[in-house]
Amino acid sequence: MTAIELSGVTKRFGDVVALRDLDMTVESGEVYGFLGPNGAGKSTTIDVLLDFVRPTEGEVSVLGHDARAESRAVRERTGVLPEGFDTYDRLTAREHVEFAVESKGSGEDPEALLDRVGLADAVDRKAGGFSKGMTQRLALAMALAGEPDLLVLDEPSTGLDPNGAREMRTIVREEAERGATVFFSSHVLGQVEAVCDRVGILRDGDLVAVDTVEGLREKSGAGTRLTVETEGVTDGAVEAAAAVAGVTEARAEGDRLVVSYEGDAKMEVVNAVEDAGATVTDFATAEASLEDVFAAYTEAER
Ligand SMILES: Nc1ncnc2c1ncn2[C@@H]1O[C@H](COP(=O)(O)OP(=O)(O)OP(=O)(O)O)[C@@H](O)[C@H]1O
Repeated sequence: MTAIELSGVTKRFGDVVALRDLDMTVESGEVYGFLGPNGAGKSTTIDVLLDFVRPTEGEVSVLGHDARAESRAVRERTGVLPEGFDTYDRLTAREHVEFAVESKGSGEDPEALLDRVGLADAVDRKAGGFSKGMTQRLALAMALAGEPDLLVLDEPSTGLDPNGAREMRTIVREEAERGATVFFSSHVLGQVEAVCDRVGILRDGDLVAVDTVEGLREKSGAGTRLTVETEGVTDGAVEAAAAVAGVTEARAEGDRLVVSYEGDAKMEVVNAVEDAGATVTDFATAEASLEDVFAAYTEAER
């Protein structure tokens, strides 16, 4: 079954086109990472799924329901961790989760949910005194109430320390193993690598790529990164490196020349740099980082 399906969804806010004829499918049981730089349209997409925002055009179906006509049915089966979640300062963590459990009619023990997100020691503390990471953990406990079929997590790692981020990933995987679909947004590809079955990259309201992280890495053209140490990078050396076949990007960082390339261009680049008059003192290659892959999809000219 399909958990989420958007077809031809456009959302305009006045002159701003937040989503542009967007088609997207998330299969049931899938962990889908939804990525994009600030302003790409991630939150708008989530708002459309939950019927907080109505699309200007297009169809949206969530868990087999029309997102607009049957939004109540969608929300009953969906756990949401909203971006910038605000606590009720005078209520305790337990009271927050009790509220979520009641609204789902699921009757779980709030303490068990709080234990799961690492807040066992703070069950009866007022949420007003919580740190950012604790607030985020509390929001996750609330989203988990009622064993939802779909978890929508908007930037779930915000404010979490490395342990918290790892625990978040564990919970995401556990939820997927239980059969839930997990849809979460992030602007950092590295955060989604360990947990996502597939990643969709949004840019200016367009889905520019959908694939596994490995597939994205292969297709991005970010390729291999070569760092050439010189005694002084000249403009001519940058141009010469950029002109070598297979090179996708060449730039100077101080005395260092950083070159991204596909295939087997390494020695040709080094030779071209030397021929251009720069003295090469060392060079090294590394596989493209996830940041490079993300940049390749979201920053390259179109
Ligand atoms: N209520 C609104 N009124 C006007 N413009 C809006 C509104 N909501 C979103 N936008 C615009 O739509 C575009 C997409 O915004 P959106 O918040 O969906 O991006 P995002 O990918 O979630 O960004 P971020 O990573 O910064 O949260 C932006 O240009 C934004 O300014």
